[in-house]
Amino acid sequence: MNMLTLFSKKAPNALFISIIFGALAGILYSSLIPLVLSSISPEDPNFTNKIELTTEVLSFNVSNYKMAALFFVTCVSILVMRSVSQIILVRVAAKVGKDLRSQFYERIISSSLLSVENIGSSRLIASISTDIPRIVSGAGALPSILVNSITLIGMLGFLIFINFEVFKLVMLAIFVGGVCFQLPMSIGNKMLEKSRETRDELQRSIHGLIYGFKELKLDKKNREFYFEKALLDNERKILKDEKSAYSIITMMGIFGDLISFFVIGAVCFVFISYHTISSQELVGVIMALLYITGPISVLLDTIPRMVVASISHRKLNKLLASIPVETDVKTVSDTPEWETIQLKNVEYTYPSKREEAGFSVGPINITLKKGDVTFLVGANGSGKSTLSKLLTLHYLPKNGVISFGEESLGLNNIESYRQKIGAIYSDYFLFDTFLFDIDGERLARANTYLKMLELDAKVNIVDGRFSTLSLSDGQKKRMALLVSLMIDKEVYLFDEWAADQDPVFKDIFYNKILPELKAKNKVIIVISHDDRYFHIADKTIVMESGKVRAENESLIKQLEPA
Ligand SMILES: Nc1ncnc2c1ncn2[C@@H]1O[C@H](COP(=O)(O)OP(=O)(O)OP(=O)(O)O)[C@@H](O)[C@H]1O
Repeated sequence: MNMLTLFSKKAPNALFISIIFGALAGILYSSLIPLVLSSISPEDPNFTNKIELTTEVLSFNVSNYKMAALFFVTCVSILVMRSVSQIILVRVAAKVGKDLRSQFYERIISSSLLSVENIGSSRLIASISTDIPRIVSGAGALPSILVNSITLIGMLGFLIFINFEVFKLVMLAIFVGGVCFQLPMSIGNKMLEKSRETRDELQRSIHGLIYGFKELKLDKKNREFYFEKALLDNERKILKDEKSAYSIITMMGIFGDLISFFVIGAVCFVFISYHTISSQELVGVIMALLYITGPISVLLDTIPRMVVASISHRKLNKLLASIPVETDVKTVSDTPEWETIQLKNVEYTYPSKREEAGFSVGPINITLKKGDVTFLVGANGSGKSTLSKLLTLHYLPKNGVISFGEESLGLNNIESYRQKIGAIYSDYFLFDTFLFDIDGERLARANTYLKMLELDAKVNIVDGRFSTLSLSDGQKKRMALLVSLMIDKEVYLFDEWAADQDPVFKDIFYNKILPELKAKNKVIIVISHDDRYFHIADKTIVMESGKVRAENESLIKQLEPA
């Protein structure tokens, strides 16, 4: 039902047309048997005459040509209506797939960094690559379900018409069969749900297999351990659950196929002992029961697909609900001129995980000025990167205020202030293309930086793309620096940018690029362990256990070369 709601929201008109055509096809399907029976009824006194009265059509002798024409038109109509219904729904399903993926991308983009970090890439990728295709595939089964349900209803109607007592027997069989079908099926569904959960785990392990390939390759024991524990264990769990689930589902499918035959047997061998039924009625009943075997079996075959699809749909909805939209204010507005970023009693705590309290920074009181180079220093794990994510507005303070000039930061203006910030994080990502148009002036600037950072022999810029990203780690980081310098921002943050650079590039960074940005009156925040360059800082903030241990302007003086 959820799936139907999803479709009716996305394309109500198309779904309506598909349902109407599917329903008409179902009605026509269920009229085929009564049509045949009424034209060949041997008890009809005119039956022999009808057979004898043949008409030549396309050099074939056709008896009872009116009925034949009606039968033919009905078959062609079924073909047309089923095709229209199915094609419309397949197209809607493809659109629903695209829309679901777009909604997913949109939700990720508009959520906060913390939500994405907490959920993790594996779960997100598993949902995009597993759940959405399953939903689309389940949706493709809807027309079949519709046509076959209506055919089944039509045939049951036909049974009422032939013999009400037989109809009651069939309904009783459907009810008992339904209960016997549903109980094992719900166990099968539970197993499928469990296997879907394990797939998230497996996705994480596959991620490790690919990204930890170098490490795994080096050590046979580690590799075998990982292969056994992380990959095969999860594969085995999935196999166990899916084997049991699909066995139950298949068995139930076969059971469903046979329900009609149980009823046929019951009618032929038992029912006739208690009720009078003419041979013509009996033929009609048996034909109708044989005929509904098809729809019942299609319905039972498509149910597992629908079950898998609705499990995925639930999973997707749950995941989407766990990625809250960060703010509804998506427009970027002009902000008042500002000179300083001020943090007043700013505190931030990561959500606690498994009984373990989250790491906290703060309360922090600092002021960063335009035209100043501020170094953020401190031991590993002291909270420098966490503070940098507060300063670059990825994390919002739990307490305290961040203000740009006179304006305090909130969800209403966070999007506007983020536009002013450029950053290279320690776990930066380098896109293989500029995410903005490259005009002549920008291309000239890019080429100047390529030369300055000694990348011009390796990389060209063609149509806004980099000719290659097969670069060393240091070269990639220099490319990231180039990209960040191409857009004019008011705040720049560099998280350990120089850590793995040759001395010559460290020198360019600290003695050329930072002074250039300073001359352009930018706020410059540099997380660094390069104490040889501390003297270029206007301000040094020393972090320790999430707190500012010292905010030391005189450090510059002490470290300045005599
Ligand atoms: N996404 C996160 N969720 C929960 N805790 C986190 C997260 N990121 C970092 N932490 C915790 O915050 C603490 C500080 O980490 P942070 O990265 O800010 O330190 P750092 O000073 O930048 O260290 P380093 O010099 O090693 O980069 C760590 O103890 C870490 O466990």
